[in-house]
Amino acid sequence: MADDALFDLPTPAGADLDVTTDLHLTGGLRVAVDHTFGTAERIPLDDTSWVDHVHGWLAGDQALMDMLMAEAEWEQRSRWMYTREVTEPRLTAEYPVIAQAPHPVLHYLAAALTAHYGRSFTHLWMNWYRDHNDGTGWHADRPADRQAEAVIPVLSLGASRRFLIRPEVGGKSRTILTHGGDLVVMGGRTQRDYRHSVPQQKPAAGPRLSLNFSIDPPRRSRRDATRHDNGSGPREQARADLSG
Ligand SMILES: O=C(O)CCC(=O)C(=O)O
Ligand SMILES: [Fe+2]
Repeated sequence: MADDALFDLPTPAGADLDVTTDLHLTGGLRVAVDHTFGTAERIPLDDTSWVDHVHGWLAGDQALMDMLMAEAEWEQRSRWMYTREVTEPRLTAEYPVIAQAPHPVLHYLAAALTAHYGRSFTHLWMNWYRDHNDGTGWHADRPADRQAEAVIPVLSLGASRRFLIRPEVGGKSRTILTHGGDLVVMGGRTQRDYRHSVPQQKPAAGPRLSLNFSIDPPRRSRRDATRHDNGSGPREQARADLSG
């Protein structure tokens, strides 16, 4: 993308992590996170908004992905877009209270994020992008977009995909290339002042899951949990804001 600044380091650390030490915490799953966040790259968007890209934060992403694809309760959601109901181009599974999720590994991940970012990540929603035809349009995460600041960690599993971020008022987008095991954390005023998306794309891509964490109490449905527009520009964003 000519107008994108590309932020990517091709050196995943996950392969070096010892997946045997934390087995009692991961429910026996051969995964491990880098508790030191040693590969974190802080990307300042402006004076008050930032994104951390933690390269290869999780080792064993495929094992986690296989387990979640088989065992989480995935659903196909639809949403009203202006005047018509559209099927979301992805599957969703949600744990409004992570502590009640039947997979210990999710508690392990939330605890590691909580320890590092100093806030209690209690709520998880997950997306399953079946292939390159799936994606998520420009949006900010609710209700974080109404808060003075927020921290939203997003863990990627499986296929590499482009995660875009652009100012709420429109303008150039930045591309963060997420590989399986990478963590992307949006912080500061990012939810207020920026929008993010994972675009559908032409190049073929295999399945990808994203695990999105927040501190916010459970909401009735995913429909309430994000603010979407149709991705085509500030005018549509303004209309989406009005209708939201
Ligand atoms: O899949 C991703 O990387 C991001 C998903 C997202 O932004 C969301 O579900 O709110
Ligand atoms: Fe989001």
